[in-house]
Amino acid sequence: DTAPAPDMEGVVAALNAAVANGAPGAMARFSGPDGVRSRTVGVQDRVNGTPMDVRSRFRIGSVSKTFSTVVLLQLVQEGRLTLDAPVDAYLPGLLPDDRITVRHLLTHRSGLADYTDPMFANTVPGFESVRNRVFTYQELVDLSLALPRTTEPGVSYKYSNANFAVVGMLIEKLTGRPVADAYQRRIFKPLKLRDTSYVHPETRIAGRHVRGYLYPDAAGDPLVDSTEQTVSWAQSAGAVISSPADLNTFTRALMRGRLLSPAMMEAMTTVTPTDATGTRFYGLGLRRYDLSCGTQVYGHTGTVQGFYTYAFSTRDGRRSLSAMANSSNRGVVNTALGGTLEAAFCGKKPT
Ligand SMILES: C[C@@H](NC(=O)[C@@H](C)NC(=O)CCCC[C@H](NC(=O)C[NH3+])C(=O)[O-])C(=O)O
Repeated sequence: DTAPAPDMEGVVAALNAAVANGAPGAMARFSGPDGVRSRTVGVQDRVNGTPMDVRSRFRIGSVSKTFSTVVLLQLVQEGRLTLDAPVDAYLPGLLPDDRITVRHLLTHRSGLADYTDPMFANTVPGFESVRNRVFTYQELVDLSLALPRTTEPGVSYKYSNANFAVVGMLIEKLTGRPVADAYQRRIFKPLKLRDTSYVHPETRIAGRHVRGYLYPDAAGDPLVDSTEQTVSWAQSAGAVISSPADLNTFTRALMRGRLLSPAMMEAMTTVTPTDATGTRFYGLGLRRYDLSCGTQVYGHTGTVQGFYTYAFSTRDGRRSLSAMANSSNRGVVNTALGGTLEAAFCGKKPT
């Protein structure tokens, strides 16, 4: 394997930078041909000072979108729906434009507005107003439809949580069961992800877990412990709980074809640019980052109150990194944490 060994000093430097920029703690777990390397810095509980523990569970935010996509693409493989059919064929009357297809949802090209933008315009009041609320998928879709569309269907990439609220509705309509059952039967159980769960609308994280801290918008205001919440504002767009090891297992298994057929993996990893940098792309519920050493990594990022997550793997599934910092609404922390990818997958910079 010509892959460079992970630069674990570089990973630690990125974790330290996340903490130096305001996260109480951070951690990363790399799994590769030479085994597993884990690093933790800081604390998972800033009140009792419990050190960050790589075995701990946390909220993975939008990494949940990749789990939801796997379930929906398995349903496509089973002939239950087709990617280029209008959503209207399966959820008649839900959306006001029957040109919006299933594929548009998974590629964020539907034009459905992201209701979290107004919902969290004022970060802490917005969070406090929803942290114990339970929404139906229909209510989330209605919040989106109350806002102007962001693009004609299929024309451009416009990230929106609304797309994955509709994905959750599709899964429940086609399986006749709660989305939690599909995650459990199709992913958590087969891959033995013992630290991974979908417990919406339960607000607690069971077992050993990280506490998350939300930065207020106003400098100097106190951090908010945002650990307990329903995440009902996100559900199939962001409510999965997992751990570093389980995220390594999930991204590796996905890339190795344990969950979807080669043809479906080809579809999932067919990407379009999400920005002008030429290094950030989106496929079907999946991000691709092109790193400075030429390595392309596939996975997803996550932002939920109190938690930043990165979960990526190489296309051959031989190398995987998961990283988490327990703070949010703090862009410099998220950027610092992202530095773990270059260190882990590109190795030590040639001096
Ligand atoms: C970006 C990320 N998306 C996600 O993980 C989804 C589930 N999260 C969001 O859309 C952010 C909601 C607000 C977070 C809050 N921010 C604010 O409230 C800002 N006013 C916070 O930072 O905790 C992804 O796809 O990679």
